[in-house]
Amino acid sequence: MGKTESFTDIKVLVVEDDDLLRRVMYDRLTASECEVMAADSLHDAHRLLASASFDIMITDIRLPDGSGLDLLEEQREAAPEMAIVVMTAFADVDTAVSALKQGAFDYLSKPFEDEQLYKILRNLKDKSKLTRKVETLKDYSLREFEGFVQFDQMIGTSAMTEIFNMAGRVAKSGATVLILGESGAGKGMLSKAIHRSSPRVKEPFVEINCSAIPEHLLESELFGYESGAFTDAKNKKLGLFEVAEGGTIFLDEIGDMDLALQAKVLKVLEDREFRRLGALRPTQVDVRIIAATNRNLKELVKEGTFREDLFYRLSVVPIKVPPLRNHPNSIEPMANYFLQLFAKQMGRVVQGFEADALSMLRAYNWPGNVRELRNVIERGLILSDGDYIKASALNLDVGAAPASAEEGSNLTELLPLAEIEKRHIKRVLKTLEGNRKAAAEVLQIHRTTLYKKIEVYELG
Ligand SMILES: Nc1ncnc2c1ncn2[C@@H]1O[C@H](COP(=O)(O)OP(=O)(O)OP(=O)(O)O)[C@@H](O)[C@H]1O
Repeated sequence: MGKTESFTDIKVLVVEDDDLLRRVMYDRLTASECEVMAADSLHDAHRLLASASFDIMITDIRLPDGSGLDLLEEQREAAPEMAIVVMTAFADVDTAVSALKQGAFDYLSKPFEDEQLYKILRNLKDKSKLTRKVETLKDYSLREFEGFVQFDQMIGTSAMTEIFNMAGRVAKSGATVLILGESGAGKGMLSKAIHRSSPRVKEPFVEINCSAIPEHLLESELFGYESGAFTDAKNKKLGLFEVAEGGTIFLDEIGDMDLALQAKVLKVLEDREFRRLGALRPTQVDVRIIAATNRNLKELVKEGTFREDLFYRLSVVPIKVPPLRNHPNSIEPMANYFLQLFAKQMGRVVQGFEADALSMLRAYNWPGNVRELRNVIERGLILSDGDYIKASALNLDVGAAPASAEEGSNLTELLPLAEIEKRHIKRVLKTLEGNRKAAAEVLQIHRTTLYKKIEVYELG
């Protein structure tokens, strides 16, 4: 007898009518810390199967009241997650093969050594580790397909695997998440995916862009007010924190929130309560907060425009979504993915991109990230009618020639500074398909400055 191996907690059912073999197996398996039950007939096996569940059943073929193969067939249906091993007489290869065909996990030909039994249990342990892994992947709604990972509706190449895994793991917990990344990189999509993979999935997901709403309105949007709280407040208004009760609130661009409101958000995080405007008593809430920003919060803390305590509260789980230019290997597969997605939606059949179109996609800097890539591909498809998308249909400004040929401007033309600024803003907006937020980022000016310039230059 070799060394006893330990297989703690594996539940085994042994079905064997030979008393000696049944005893020996029972003893060996018990010594290996398995939880063992033993039956000497089909009838007995059925009784035990009805009263408990097993990880593995090891059954003889020839039993006094029937065949182990029938038991195999029936239990493959009744308990598909239970592994079934059949014991055959020495050299009965045909029966062993037909058992495997019927879905047996393995077979043992009698007489067998302990090592053969241990090997099967080892394989079973590895398999259950694998299934557990698949289940957790399923849990996180993380899927792998054709070289992609998919998390909810987001796709990514290997560069995103770690981010998706982290998001999946954190989804299950109630932890606050801070998503960092440039505009269009997928922060909003990721926050929704986290919500949808979380136990709060059936509860509301509420999002608000903290920079898009004037500060004085943001407070009442988030926290609501009592009737009479101020002149216009005729009726009580529920804040988004209450609307999101039980679910998730996504605070986009939290870096742009003013300090007084930051203090209120901190209170929700710390005490799970807030006060409506004009309310005497606080309101309790159970809401998960996911915040996002494309700004450097640490810098804002240093500048004194972002609360340090809130920063630390929010950064329990920071997830950084990289800009597309930092994972250029994703450009081509993502472009192909979007191409096929839109082609399907439009009922078209396309093969792919022409070689220079691909080089153009690779060479471009993607300031608007995945959002821009998606838009460019959609437009490219609309503008092409052949099997392959041409470079001209992509209309990308690769190489960023500062004064482009459009509008007749060129570098030798002596233009007023304001005119150059106007044309440049126009070009950036056009490239980013009017996305002002992304344009402000590319131009490295504040969004309100951009709005003013759009107005002054009449570009709106
Ligand atoms: N990984 C991805 N898979 C599929 N589509 C994506 C992915 N990332 C971004 N997108 C596309 O880009 C769009 C913009 O993404 P999202 O709104 O999440 O970006 P964001 O980082 O929140 O940008 P913003 O800060 O401007 O709101 C999405 O609607 C989606 O179409």
